[in-house]
Formats: sequence, C-alpha cells, structure tokens
Amino acid sequence: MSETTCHMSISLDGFVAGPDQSAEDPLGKRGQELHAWHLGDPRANEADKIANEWLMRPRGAYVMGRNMFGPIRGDWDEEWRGWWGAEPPYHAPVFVLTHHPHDPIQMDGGTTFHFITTGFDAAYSAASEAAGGSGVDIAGGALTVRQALTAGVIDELTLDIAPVLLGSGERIFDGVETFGFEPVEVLHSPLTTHIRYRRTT
Ligand SMILES: Nc1c(N[C@@H]2O[C@H](COP(=O)(O)O)[C@@H](O)[C@H]2O)[nH]c(=O)[nH]c1=O
Repeated sequence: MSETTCHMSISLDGFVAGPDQSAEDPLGKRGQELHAWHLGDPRANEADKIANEWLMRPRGAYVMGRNMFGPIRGDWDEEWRGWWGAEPPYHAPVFVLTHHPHDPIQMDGGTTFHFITTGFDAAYSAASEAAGGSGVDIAGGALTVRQALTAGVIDELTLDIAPVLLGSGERIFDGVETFGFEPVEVLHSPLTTHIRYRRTT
C-alpha cells in the first residue's frame, strides 16, 4: 500500500534538534544525544535494531527541508551535496524545500536531490508522483514535519523518545492542534522508547 511515513527522534521535552545547528553541529547542541540508539552506543539492544529497520526501509521518495540537507543558509554560495557522502541512504528522489532555486543533484545509488521553491504541498505532490505507489517519507527537519502534520498527510509516525531533556531547540508540534494518531507498537531500550503510531483521523 502506498503510504506516507515519518520517523523522528525526539527529546522527552519535545525537541528534534538542539539549538545552534551548524556545519560542525548538524543536529544542534546536544542533538546527537537523541540518536544514540542508532549511532553505535553499546547500550543499544534488539529494540533499537528493529526500529532501525523501520527507519531504513526503502521508500519511493522523500521530502526534507533545506536545513536538513545542509548548513548553508541564504544563497547557495558553495558547493554542497548533502551530509551523507557520495551515496546517501535514500536511494530514491528527495525533494528539498528551499527558497533558493538549485539544479537537481544526482548522487550515487539512486538518490537525486530536487529543489522545490513552491512550498510543502508542491514538494509533497511531486514526491507522491515520483514514488509511484512505493510511499513517501517525510525525512525532516522540524519545520517540514510540522507542515506535514498540519496537512494531515502522515499515515504512520514513529517517534524515538530519548530520556533526554534538551531545554531548547527545534520542535515539531508547535501550532499542530490535534495529534490524530494512536500507538500500534512500542519497543524500548535504555536509550529510547520507540512508538509507532497510525493515523486515526
Ligand atoms: N521554500 C520553502 C520552505 N523552505 C524552508 O525554509 C527554511 C529556510 O530555507 P531557505 O530560505 O531555503 O534557506 C528551511 O527550513 C527550508 O526547508 N518552507 C516552506 O514551508 N515553504 C517553502 O516554500
């Protein structure tokens, strides 16, 4: 079935990235603590392995915000091809929301970054068409996920809730008035609680 997914690691106080994101600190201050469960922490267990399979399952196309694609703000004044090296883990078209036009960037392994300047709805509909029934994933970051939640397009939302308080940073639920999901699967490790939610409304 073609459906739209979104999988985010989040702090207990609701932040998906810390403050002051930069080239040196892509997830913001202490943001990396949210991702210990899949970034080699020895306390990771079988639950984290299963959740990582959810995260890495192949999808037909992706939507992401420009701040997730890279640290450049304003004009594209330097060569940048994403955080992920020559072969990004997407292996599908990725539609990047930005206010600054850019030619598509084709990477190894089937990933092409397309830059969309006409808003979330346009990016999502281009991704749906490109996915051709294989499903769209909303890859992040916070602003893009918030727009997807507000638009009501996410069928399956997975949150990895880390027992971490960040205090400040980027939130996904600000301005989203109704949650509209119910939990269908919960797994946990010492590093996080993985909750898979399905849309109810
Ligand atoms: N272009 C666009 C969005 N772009 C978003 O605005 C932020 C600043 O990007 P930029 O100005 O490219 O540096 C970043 O989060 C990017 O994803 N957002 C939207 O809702 N609608 C749009 O049409």
